[in-house]
Amino acid sequence: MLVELSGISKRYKMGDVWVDALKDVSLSLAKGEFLAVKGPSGSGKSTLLNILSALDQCDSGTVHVGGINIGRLGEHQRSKFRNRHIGIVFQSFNLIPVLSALENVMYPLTLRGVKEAKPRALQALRDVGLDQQANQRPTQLSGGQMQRVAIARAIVTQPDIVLADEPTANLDSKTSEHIMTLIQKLNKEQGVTFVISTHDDYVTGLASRVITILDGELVKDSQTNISPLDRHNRVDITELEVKV
Ligand SMILES: Nc1ncnc2c1ncn2[C@@H]1O[C@H](COP(=O)(O)OP(=O)(O)OP(=O)(O)O)[C@@H](O)[C@H]1O
Repeated sequence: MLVELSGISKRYKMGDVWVDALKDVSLSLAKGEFLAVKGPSGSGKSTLLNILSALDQCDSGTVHVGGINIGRLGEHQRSKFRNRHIGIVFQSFNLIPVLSALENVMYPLTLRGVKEAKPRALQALRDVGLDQQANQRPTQLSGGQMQRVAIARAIVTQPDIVLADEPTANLDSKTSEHIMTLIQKLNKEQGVTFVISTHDDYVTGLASRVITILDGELVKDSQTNISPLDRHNRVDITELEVKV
């Protein structure tokens, strides 16, 4: 398995109150999946993505990505892990305004000291249909074009997994459809593994698998079509039968 989350819990303190952002979440993800994470606002979607990308650490449980136990990594190793294994697409694009589209896409490769950064970045821009805009700055691009550049930047390092936290939240519905069709194409044709958090039924409709998080708990997984809570109950019943 590419990703193995086992018994993940995370709490945050809000004033005097503790909030359970994730409660005992376990999840396996294979290479090439297109997973949508759905759930109402505040249910724990961003927390899950932040733990997968090692931006945040869980309080209990283990996270393995590509065989690496990321909970064991120190601060420096975690940022190295992100650069090597994870691509991130943000709601608000997060492009560097003083750099051109091409330079933005080259940036993670430059950080890694890759020599052929420019041809690889140009290819990634071609993959998202934006090679004609390579020399333009983010301010000269539309929202949809900026998100395409951000996707090119996320895939250019050929990461194990691309995480996108509500990538279409700041886009109109037509542009959102274009972005999601692009993501689906990259998943199908290049085998890029995506995990996308969303409120949008259009996004969940395109995904190969949908999990639902409610109050920090994984309550539904379309791959098994059984809620993990039901699964627990079934095991209990079988154990009871064996004992009887
Ligand atoms: N850094 C933090 N400090 C305190 N509480 C936090 C922090 N991050 C998240 N939370 C709390 O954890 C819970 C889960 O938040 P999270 O952002 O993961 O939800 P979400 O499903 O991504 O929501 P949205 O769809 O609105 O982005 C919420 O109650 C939130 O207030």
